[in-house]
Amino acid sequence: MAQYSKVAPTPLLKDELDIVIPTIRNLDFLEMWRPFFQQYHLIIVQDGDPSKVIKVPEGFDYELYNRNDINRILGPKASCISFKDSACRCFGYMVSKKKYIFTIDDDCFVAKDPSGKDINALEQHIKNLLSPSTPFFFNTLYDPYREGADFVRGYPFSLREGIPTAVSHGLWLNIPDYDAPTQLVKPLERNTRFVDAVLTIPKGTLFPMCGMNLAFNRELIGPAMYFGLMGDGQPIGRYDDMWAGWCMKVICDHLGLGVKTGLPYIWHSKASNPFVNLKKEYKGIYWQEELIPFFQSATLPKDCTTVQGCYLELSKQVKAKLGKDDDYFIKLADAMVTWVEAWDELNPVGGKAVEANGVVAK
Ligand SMILES: O=c1ccn([C@@H]2O[C@H](COP(=O)(O)OP(=O)(O)O[C@H]3O[C@@H](CO)[C@H](O)[C@H]3O)[C@@H](O)[C@H]2O)c(=O)[nH]1
Ligand SMILES: [Mn+2]
Repeated sequence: MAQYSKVAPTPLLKDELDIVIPTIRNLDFLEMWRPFFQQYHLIIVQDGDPSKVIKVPEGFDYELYNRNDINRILGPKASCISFKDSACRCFGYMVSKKKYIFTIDDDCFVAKDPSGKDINALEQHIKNLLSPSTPFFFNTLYDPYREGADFVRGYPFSLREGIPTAVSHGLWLNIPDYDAPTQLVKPLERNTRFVDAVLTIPKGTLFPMCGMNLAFNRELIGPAMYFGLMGDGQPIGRYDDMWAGWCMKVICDHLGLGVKTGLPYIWHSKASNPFVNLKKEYKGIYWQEELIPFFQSATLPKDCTTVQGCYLELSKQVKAKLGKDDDYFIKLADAMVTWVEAWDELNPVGGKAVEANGVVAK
């Protein structure tokens, strides 16, 4: 009689991936994700009042950082980490020691596919990240590396190897990630459309990156995943992930790294207040008409061969070209430099660990 192993398979990248969650509330939402997340390490970035106690369900392996921790670990460089905005999540990317990151909001739950099966969003992101991207030539049958698909006739064989995938951008059923004006005009609209596809975003094309269901290869693109200066004391909010996505895509195009969007879906449960969102977003809605042409025309010199080098060059261009539009971009450009300095301090190339108390090992 064949013996079948009763031991559950080890989850993919179990010890190579951290799950980063920005939060201002108790993390009961993890109960629904337990089957998919329990074997992974969580990095919880607690925003807002550090004296508030965030309850984490039993059985999860996690580290939690509040504002006091961020200030203690980064010192004056903590000024680059946003306060009272989900942008704080990027601190989790910086302190992680893993190769991969998956970040998810605490109002995102397990969605079901059309067959009614629970979607393991983390597993799909990992598949997306572990298979190549094809940004140089569009494959009309979508992801050619997927089971049951391939490159179609006329696709150059010289391009079929693809390039490494740096970012996997997932989508959302139920509450779509609309901006405030759209939310106000269509308050009852829900996304019920499950599109069974993963696409590589073509080279030279920007996109609106949403941070609520996102994964990336930290070793390939981590230093570019800065979520900017948002929230408390800043003139703008809810453009953290957009800023990061524009900077990241310019750098990925320059360095030959791929970005995918599509599966997996999560179930986004909470519509935030459109009026509050409008107050946070309105400058971004106006500025993005300038910002997007800036990023579309941004070029990086050939001698920018590292993510940090590209990012510092981009910060110079932000200061020079956008600084004249508003002083905020001068502050943001400086914060981009601080972010890279802090990243390199916590992630020295020599690979020396950063002690749990944040002190860089000698
Ligand atoms: O001050 C804050 C507010 C919230 N958070 C945490 O961030 C995420 C997202 O918060 P929420 O789901 O309330 O907001 P949404 O409008 O749905 O978020 C969308 O806009 C983007 C904001 O940049 C976000 O990525 C999208 O999902 C939750 O985990 C909150 O707990 C916070 O840390 N600080
Ligand atoms: Mn939300």
